[in-house]
Amino acid sequence: MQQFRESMYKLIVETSTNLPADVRRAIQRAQEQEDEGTRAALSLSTISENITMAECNVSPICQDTGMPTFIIHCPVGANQIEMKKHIVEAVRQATKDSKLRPNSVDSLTGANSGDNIGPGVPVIHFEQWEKDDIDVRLILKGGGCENKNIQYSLPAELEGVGKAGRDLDGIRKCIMHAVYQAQGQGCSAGFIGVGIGGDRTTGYELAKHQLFRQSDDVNPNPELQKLEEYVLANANKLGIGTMGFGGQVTLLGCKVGVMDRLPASFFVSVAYNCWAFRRQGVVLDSATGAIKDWVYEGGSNVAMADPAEKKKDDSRREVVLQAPITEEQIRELRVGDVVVINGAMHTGRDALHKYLMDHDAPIDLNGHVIYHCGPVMSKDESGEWHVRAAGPTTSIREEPYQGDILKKFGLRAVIGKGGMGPKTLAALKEHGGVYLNAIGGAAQYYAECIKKVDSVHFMEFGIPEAMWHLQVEGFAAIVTMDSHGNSLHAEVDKSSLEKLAEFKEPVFK
Ligand SMILES: O=C(O)C[C@H](O)C(=O)O
Ligand code: SF4
Repeated sequence: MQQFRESMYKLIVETSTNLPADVRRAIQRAQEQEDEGTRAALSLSTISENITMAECNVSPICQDTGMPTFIIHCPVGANQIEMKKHIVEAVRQATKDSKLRPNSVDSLTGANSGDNIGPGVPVIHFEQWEKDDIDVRLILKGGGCENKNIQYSLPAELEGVGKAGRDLDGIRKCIMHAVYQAQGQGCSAGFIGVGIGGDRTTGYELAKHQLFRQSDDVNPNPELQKLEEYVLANANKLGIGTMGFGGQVTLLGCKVGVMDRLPASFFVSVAYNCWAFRRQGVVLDSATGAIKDWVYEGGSNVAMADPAEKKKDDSRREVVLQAPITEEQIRELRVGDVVVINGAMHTGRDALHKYLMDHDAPIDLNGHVIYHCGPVMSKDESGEWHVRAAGPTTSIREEPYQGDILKKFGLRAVIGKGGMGPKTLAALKEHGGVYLNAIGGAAQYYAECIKKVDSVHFMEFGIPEAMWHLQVEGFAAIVTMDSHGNSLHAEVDKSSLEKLAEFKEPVFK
């Protein structure tokens, strides 16, 4: 088993940096379906470009490299204690090499362990089987889409679709609702795994296991096969689209599994995975630990579209802004405009927003831009920091703080993804601010716009939560909430709820 650790390292790097062929094909199909020049089509082009960049740079596709989850099948006699040790070391090394972001955070103190190792992290499941080889699957599922997982207990009354009973049609309603409630916050277009039955724990486990299925497999249960096809075809009619910008494609895949339940319980568990659907697997020789084969077709076989072919919509206004920005400049912006930022930008997410509520900022933020982002960083020998991956994080978590912070420090622009709520919208209007939606998961694309790391504050919050002071060039994002009370997110939410209600009538009787 001398090669086992190295094989695990290769598996981690491949999973984090090279999106597999089936996921790439699903994204390409979505590109074909979207109308040229729309926000959704532009976002998909950026996503495609990002996929290629990650592969070329051998760097994380998305900065949130998720909760490393290993599922291992091994023959009787394989040493699980040894394997576990090697996996831990491989995770540690991959984190050191910036292939994984340090993502393991003490839930009570907030301290980041710095190496992705901690109680319960990484997740490793073993199962014995009759075969001679070892099969190791890895999924790197990020926190934003994990937050959009949802579990239903039937019977239930669901927004939009109404009563959901303990039958196939009730299950159908749950899944349609699950796609609706995710909106763009889990970086749609997404993939869903559904677990019917089990208890609260095994139901979710079953749902996650569905994400490991081959994307073109056919469900052996004909009823579930029909359900999968139905959901895939109809969820796209909700019009949520890529990043919740509206569009033809909201869902890229749907896999449903079933297990028994208790008479009193009926759970439908939905695991939502973003477009950055990072899962791979290897088949290993159980004597040496060497890789014999990869489980999913590698991404390098499917080239994504050349970004030079990116179609531009001439009706879309593009505004270049140099930070710091004035109120007048902000008041001119409207939902739909593309803003290109040059100059200073500061990252800040959960820990910083909480802190700034009752403390001063370490620098003058007047007229500045805050970026909801937890980057992957590395330090070179001379002590200089470099950004390895830096896409946006889900902004809605900062909803309780953002409006107050905007006014308190005179910020003019907030960049994130998935949009924010009414409190922030009101503050943008009152104070003269704008919310810019960056493309979630496009971590390589944005890292390239960051030309320099000026300095950092609050390293005690850990790398993702620290406040990084950056210099950017050509950082493009779309205005989705302006200073005149308009919110694209509120509009898409409203129209998709109306569309969801069209799926109220029974389909599976
Ligand atoms: O933690 C992050 O960087 C992003 C997160 O996965 C999110 O989608 O909000
Ligand atoms: S930022 Fe988006 S693409 Fe990245 S892990 Fe979170 S949900 Fe997925």
